[in-house]
Amino acid sequence: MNIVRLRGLKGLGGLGRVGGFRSLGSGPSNLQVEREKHTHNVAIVRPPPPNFAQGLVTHFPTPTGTDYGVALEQWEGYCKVFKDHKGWELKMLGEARVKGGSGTHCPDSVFVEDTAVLFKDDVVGEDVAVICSNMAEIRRPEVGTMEEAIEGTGAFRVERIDGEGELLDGGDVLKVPGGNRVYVGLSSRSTPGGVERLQRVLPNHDIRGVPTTKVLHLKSCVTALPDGTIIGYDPIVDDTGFFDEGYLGLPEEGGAHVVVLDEKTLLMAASAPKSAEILAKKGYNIEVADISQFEKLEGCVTCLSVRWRK
Ligand SMILES: NC(=O)NCCC[C@H](N)C(=O)O
Repeated sequence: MNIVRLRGLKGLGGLGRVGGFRSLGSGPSNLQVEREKHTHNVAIVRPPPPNFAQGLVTHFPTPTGTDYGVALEQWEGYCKVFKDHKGWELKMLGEARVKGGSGTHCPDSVFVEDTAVLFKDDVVGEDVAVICSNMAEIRRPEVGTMEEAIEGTGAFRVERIDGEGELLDGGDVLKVPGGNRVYVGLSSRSTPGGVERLQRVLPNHDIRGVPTTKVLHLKSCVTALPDGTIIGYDPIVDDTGFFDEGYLGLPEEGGAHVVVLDEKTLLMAASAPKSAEILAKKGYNIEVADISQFEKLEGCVTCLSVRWRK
């Protein structure tokens, strides 16, 4: 599996060990190559910036002891899970800076999930990229590099959530595997207007707003298994009875978060060993990444990548 560098990446800093980067051009022939190359699942990532420790916190206490060196190592470990898993390819975004590229780094820019959500519209056979509009102003410049990378593939119909009162963070968008149901957290970052716009741009999906008041994003408290079962950590879920697919409570907050690597394999955080054991007993292979530095800033395994499934 390759790690492919997307346009706009300025420097790799100490990240050489991730290795194998390749830059993509932007001409029409490259777009065509990208379309044809989509034979793998793609995880789009971005390394944590040097001022990562200044990331936002909303529901957690202000973190102390965030270590940038450890964060970089953990991010590399997270990337390695995709790198080593058959069928996945990594693409890395360029850095995001406030004030249109001339200011300081956007401290939360490693949490790429919040900038865009990729859908498949099976009814019309189309890949659709929804570019998000972050409620947190300091995070808004992060969107540009993601949008550019997505447009550069030439593979998506690109939609933007950009109207008055329309706010949506990718971390609030839970696509249920195996169907067209999408749950969207009505959190401090995503508004009913954002949910309504999402339904308008995805008429063949069933989009449902979910009250989300106890955590940052919907996917901070629930995600979905490959069979569609919603999993969560009860103390932080507003209404565990909300989900038609069925709900399974797990014993740790980090246990509420899975990235589906394939039908049988889940990526989970090292902070949730009991939950991992429960899911392993259900027959899943569990890949573990230690993301403790990101968890201090209200991040989880889903938020460190945007997944484009083939
Ligand atoms: N999708 C996610 O769960 N994103 C986590 C974002 C954490 C970041 N510190 C923020 O507050 O925006």
